[in-house]
Amino acid sequence: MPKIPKFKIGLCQLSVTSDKNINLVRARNSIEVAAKQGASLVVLPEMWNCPYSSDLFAKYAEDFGDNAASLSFSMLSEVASCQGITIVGGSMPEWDNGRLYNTCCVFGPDGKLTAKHRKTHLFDVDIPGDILLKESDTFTAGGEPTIVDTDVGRIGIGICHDIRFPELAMLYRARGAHLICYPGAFDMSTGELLWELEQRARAADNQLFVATCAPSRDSAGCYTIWGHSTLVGPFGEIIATSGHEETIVIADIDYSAIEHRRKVLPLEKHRRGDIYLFVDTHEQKPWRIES
Ligand SMILES: NC(=O)CC(=O)C(=O)O
Repeated sequence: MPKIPKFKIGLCQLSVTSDKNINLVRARNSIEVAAKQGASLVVLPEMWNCPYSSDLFAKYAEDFGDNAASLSFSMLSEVASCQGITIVGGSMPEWDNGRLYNTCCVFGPDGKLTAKHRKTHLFDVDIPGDILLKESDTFTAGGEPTIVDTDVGRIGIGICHDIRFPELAMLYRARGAHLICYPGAFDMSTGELLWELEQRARAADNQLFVATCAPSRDSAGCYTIWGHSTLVGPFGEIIATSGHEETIVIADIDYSAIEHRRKVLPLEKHRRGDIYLFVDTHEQKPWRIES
């Protein structure tokens, strides 16, 4: 169990503009308000400092290796230490050695960087009449899962499309995560159909907490975001959620619920590892319908 089994989480659903400085000011204010309302963990959205647009990611990207030059990185580090809180810093476009990543930085209450997750599953989709996006044209995918011990428990990190891969969440559960944080930016149609479903499924299957944080909706923007930042408990229950407007969700997390749920519904004991065949998708046989 972590040092603080019970605490408040703040999900800052931010309105993102094309002016990076405004985004930084808004994020800082929102984090401070969340901290004043008692949050010891604050989560930001995917791409909170940059509009969600493939042609803008490179322009807004910062090199976190040179912290002094990275305004967004320095702001998060400073506000974490001023407020004495843990921050899961949503995601920002990151330059590293000529490559662009979609990256989440985690800061401890001393302002030090404790983990860095690079989006591992890039969102390459072509849904006719809806959305055409190929993140892999712009970003390089991260190569590893990220799990970090913080003052508020062991946290696994995923970014948006990463939520669709149960294997990642299972790995975090197996490594003892209490909470998985997914900064995200689902669009309107995937959001309506899948945003809540994916969160509740990851939480219920793994009997842990799941927190998501999205930007607020800007219907005039190039990519219209669903919003609805949410905290889900280890039974798949929604503890707190929001609409699509700019807001802060403050909610209580009590990790003893994890133990309780796992005791009354001991999925680990019921698992039939002897009959599951974990097949690498590259080895899958073509689908065949038996007649
Ligand atoms: N940003 C994303 O990865 C978007 C996504 O997954 C979606 O469904 O929309």
